[in-house]
Amino acid sequence: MAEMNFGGVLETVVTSKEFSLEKAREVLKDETIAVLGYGIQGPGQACNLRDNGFNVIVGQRPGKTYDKAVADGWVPGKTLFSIEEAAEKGTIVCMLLSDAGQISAWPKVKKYLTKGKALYYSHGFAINWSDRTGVVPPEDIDVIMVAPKGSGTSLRTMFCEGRGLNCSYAVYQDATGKAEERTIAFGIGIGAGYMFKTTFQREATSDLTGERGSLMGAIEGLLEAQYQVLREHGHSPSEAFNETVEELTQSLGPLFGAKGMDWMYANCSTTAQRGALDWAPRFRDAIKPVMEWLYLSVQSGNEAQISIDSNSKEDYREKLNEELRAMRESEMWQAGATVRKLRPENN
Ligand SMILES: NC(=O)c1ccc[n+]([C@@H]2O[C@H](COP(=O)([O-])OP(=O)(O)OC[C@H]3O[C@@H](n4cnc5c(N)ncnc54)[C@H](O)[C@@H]3O)[C@@H](O)[C@H]2O)c1
Ligand SMILES: CC(C)(O)[C@@H](O)C(=O)O
Ligand SMILES: [Mg+2]
Ligand SMILES: [Mg+2]
Repeated sequence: MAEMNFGGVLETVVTSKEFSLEKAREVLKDETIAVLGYGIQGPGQACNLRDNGFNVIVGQRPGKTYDKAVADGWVPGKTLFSIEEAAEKGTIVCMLLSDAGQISAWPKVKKYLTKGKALYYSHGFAINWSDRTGVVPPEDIDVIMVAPKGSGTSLRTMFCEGRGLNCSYAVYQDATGKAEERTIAFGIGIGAGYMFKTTFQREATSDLTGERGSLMGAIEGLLEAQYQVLREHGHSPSEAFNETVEELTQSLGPLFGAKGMDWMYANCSTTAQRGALDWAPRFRDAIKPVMEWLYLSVQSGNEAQISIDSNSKEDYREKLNEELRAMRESEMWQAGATVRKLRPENN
């Protein structure tokens, strides 16, 4: 573990320099890792672990994602089982079902969590909101977490490209005295770029804030607002889309991703720099009260409850697909589809 300076604050991080893949393999050599759920994180983590030489099995209910597991090379009866069978066989039982699915599957899984096993999460949700999820683990097992800070799809593609997605990690319960070692070894196994330490409470709260905020909800809201204003003032869809989304994802986002915001500014005109420096605080001040509202709604458990209630409905998937379809078919994202086709690399 290394102490690193993050903008003046010292934090503990783990990289494969301090904790090598060989060491991770040694720590987990007698473990059977049972990945329950094969949605988004399940495939990323299970395939990376398998490619890194760990002993992995998958537990998935029948259906489309079970078929995807077969297509990915998991063999029914050998490395692919029902959720209950996998939970029974696993010594590290990984809850990678959807957060709502974890609630309904909990009674089935709990009975196989015998002394010394580890219950693994990629989110603080189930434990942090245990009053709402009903998840209270037995005291004689480890309860651990590695939470990739990005999509499971990125976890896999970055691994295949020889890169690593950063993750947070936490130990909620250490029954064996080896919980932290198991956690870090697991994180190295799934291909974490580096890991920073958190708690289940802090991960659950920051994660729900981030995805509702700047990572997904706020960015979509911001982009829609600017696109609408440009369109209402007579700009064409291609101009509005390019000036709102395409330039952000293709030109300026990669610049501030690579070397920070000031670097992106430094590579734009003085006209752009002056205006952006003036307008950034106005946007910050306008948005901050909504961010505060969001944080409190997450912290109170309100957002978790909304997610549990809506995700538990029978027609949840259909309704969600309908909302995503409406987004895809909106003028802005249809304009985007045409713009993407025009990228020279797509021609
Ligand atoms: N999606 C991501 O990239 C991402 C990123 C970081 C952390 N996480 C966390 O990882 C965990 C898994 O998330 P995900 O997005 O991969 O899940 P998901 O929504 O894709 O669902 C995973 C699997 O759960 C199964 N499932 C759902 N409900 C079930 C039920 N009632 N009974 C049995 N199986 C059921 C589905 O068949 C699916 O294969 C969650 O805790 C999530 O918060 C996800
Ligand atoms: C990929 C995200 C948004 O970071 C994750 O938190 C999720 O829930 O899918
Ligand atoms: Mg999340
Ligand atoms: Mg997240």
